[in-house]
Amino acid sequence: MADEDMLSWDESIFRDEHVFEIDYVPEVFDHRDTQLETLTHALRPATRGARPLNVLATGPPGTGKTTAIQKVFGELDAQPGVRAVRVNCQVDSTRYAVFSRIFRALFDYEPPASGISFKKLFGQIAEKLTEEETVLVVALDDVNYLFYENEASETLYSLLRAHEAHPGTKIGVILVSSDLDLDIIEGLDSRVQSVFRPEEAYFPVYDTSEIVDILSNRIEVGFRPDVVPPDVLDEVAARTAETGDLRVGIDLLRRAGLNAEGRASKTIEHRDIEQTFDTARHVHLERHLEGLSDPERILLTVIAETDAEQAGAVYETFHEETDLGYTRYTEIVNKLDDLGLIEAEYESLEGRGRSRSLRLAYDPEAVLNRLG
Ligand SMILES: Nc1ncnc2c1ncn2[C@@H]1O[C@H](COP(=O)(O)OP(=O)(O)OP(=O)(O)O)[C@@H](O)[C@H]1O
Repeated sequence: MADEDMLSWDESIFRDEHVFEIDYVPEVFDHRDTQLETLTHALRPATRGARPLNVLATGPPGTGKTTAIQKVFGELDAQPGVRAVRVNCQVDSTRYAVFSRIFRALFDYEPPASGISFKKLFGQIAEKLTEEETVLVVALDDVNYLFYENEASETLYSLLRAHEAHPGTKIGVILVSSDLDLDIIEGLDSRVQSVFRPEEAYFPVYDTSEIVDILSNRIEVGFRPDVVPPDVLDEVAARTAETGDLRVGIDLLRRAGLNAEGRASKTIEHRDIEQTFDTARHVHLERHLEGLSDPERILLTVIAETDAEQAGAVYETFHEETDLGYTRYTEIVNKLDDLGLIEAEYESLEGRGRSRSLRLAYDPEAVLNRLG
């Protein structure tokens, strides 16, 4: 390589590496006009002091649902008489946790730690809203986690019927789910279904030309000029389109960039993509693993380490390591299955009734490395 093609120690190919990080909210947000319109149309009444319409936003992972909420909420929260709060249900996966999060957003301090009842917590929130004549809009992002924990109906019931227990409160709810196998409405109790008739916003996967467009923009703010040649961008876009998850493309660009920098190269080449794709395509796996509790991680580890034929031994080992019983074990199996981390299928064992075979949905090594 000629010297002028080499990076010196104090040079970087990045202009702003932060734009490739998970929590970055992009300035430019194209190709989501219809979805943004549905959201603003539904939420507009809040700016007039009226209860907004509820919305159900669905679509596969990495299709811009969270970003759309962040964009709309940024504007809405700045309006007088409106508070817009996004709750990440992967982190806050019970009704109590969701309301604690709302409390924190409204009061700017933590709810009393010493076990205040849900009723009290809710009462304080409602009182503040009515006293200040504020309309509250809550987005339950990744609401599928509330379903996995059996907390969805209770949480929604409290939010949607708040005005019955606390007259004068006006609350709108946006549910966001990326689990397309989960029928949100069907999964709710009938007493919740009867009050939840949401507007719907669907987020389809981006096609390759949209991906090129969105990634070009990220490249422009994130890298110095000419770091990503057009044919390399095309390859990144094609690989992203294969997974359907824009996050993979963004992560791939960052990793390939670091890889190129490691070679002191001023440009990203095909080999950088080749060498980092395997890690980048697992961003989704990584995200799921981050949200797991200790017993869930232990069970997943046991499954990853056990041959499929010895499925019977899985519970034994799990029980030895956690001291948890069969009911909790079954709940965790169901959750890991819902998350797409394992495939749990019934199979009949001759003479011994039915048993469940548990298979990892990913390469065991990829899972074990990340569970560390
Ligand atoms: N239209 C877009 N323009 C620019 N960046 C986008 C666009 N859509 C998505 N992104 C980026 O892609 C990544 C994933 O988007 P986001 O988190 O909004 O997806 P999601 O549908 O909420 O995913 P999940 O269902 O997995 O939570 C983010 O880094 C986001 O900045």
